[in-house]
Amino acid sequence: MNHQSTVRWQGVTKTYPNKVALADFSLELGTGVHCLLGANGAGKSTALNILCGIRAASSGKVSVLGEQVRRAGPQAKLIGCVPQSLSFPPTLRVAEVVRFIAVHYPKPLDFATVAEKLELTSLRNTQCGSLSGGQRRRLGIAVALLSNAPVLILDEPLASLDIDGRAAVRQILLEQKELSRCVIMASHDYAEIEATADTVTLLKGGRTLLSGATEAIRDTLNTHYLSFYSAVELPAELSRLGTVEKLGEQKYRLITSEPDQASRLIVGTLTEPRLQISKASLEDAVKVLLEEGQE
Ligand SMILES: Nc1ncnc2c1ncn2[C@@H]1O[C@H](COP(=O)(O)OP(=O)(O)OP(=O)(O)O)[C@@H](O)[C@H]1O
Repeated sequence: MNHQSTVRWQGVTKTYPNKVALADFSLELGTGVHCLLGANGAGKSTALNILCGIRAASSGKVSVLGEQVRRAGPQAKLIGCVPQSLSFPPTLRVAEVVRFIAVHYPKPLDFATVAEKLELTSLRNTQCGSLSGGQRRRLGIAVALLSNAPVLILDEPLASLDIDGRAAVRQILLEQKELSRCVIMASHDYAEIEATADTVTLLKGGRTLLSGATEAIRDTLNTHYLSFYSAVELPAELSRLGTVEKLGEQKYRLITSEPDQASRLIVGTLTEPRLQISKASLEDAVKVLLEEGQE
């Protein structure tokens, strides 16, 4: 990516006594919505926490709009952040939390604007200790949004949210994109990622496996669904080309990253397979990639 990157990790490593959480991680992101993907423990929160200045890197550099990130450093005013675990003081009221956080930013939005987007208006006098998990998550997102900062970091923004909450977050992500903000999220919600993320970066064991535009990543992975019929037992070779699922009486689906080879096998060995081919979802494509890596 070019010099216009908003956020940059350069060779960042984070080690704990018995664990390398992030290994020589480099990534540059500009405006748009970006998603870090990966299994539990892959290093997503570690990368985001270092960017937020919540954790210090063991080595490497991180910058936001050219400003070097330091733990609890001045770059914090450039970032609105929703951490994965939300712990607001239980006796503080929602409006008090909002006021407390707003003073740390140069141009915060007012509470009414963000509360309306996240249906928090009626909760302004509620103590944080009595909020539900979903309401706490909404408050976390409201607080990040209120910063009106050029960079927004959302760690699992959809966790515990109901249908309306998810729709509200999707709308917010699209609005932030319109405002040319740089939004970085970690998520396991592939439907939401496909709907909103311009780029995805897949982590495994603290390292980057893949990174690029969401659609390009799907193309690179080349994972497809092959739906077909068979009245006889399937050739054993088919299961070596991917995962076979039985969808019904004589109906099957193969998820494969070798669609050409698998198509030839199906058409060449089965009678009237009525083969249909479609592109796999990002979730299945990533699943196949991670499974292949384990072989
Ligand atoms: N404070 C800590 N002390 C020791 N190890 C830690 C600490 N924080 C994280 N780790 C380890 O670092 C690795 C990366 O953790 P991280 O939280 O970044 O993963 P993640 O990709 O965000 O996972 P999840 O999807 O579960 O949130 C994990 O193996 C985790 O156990």
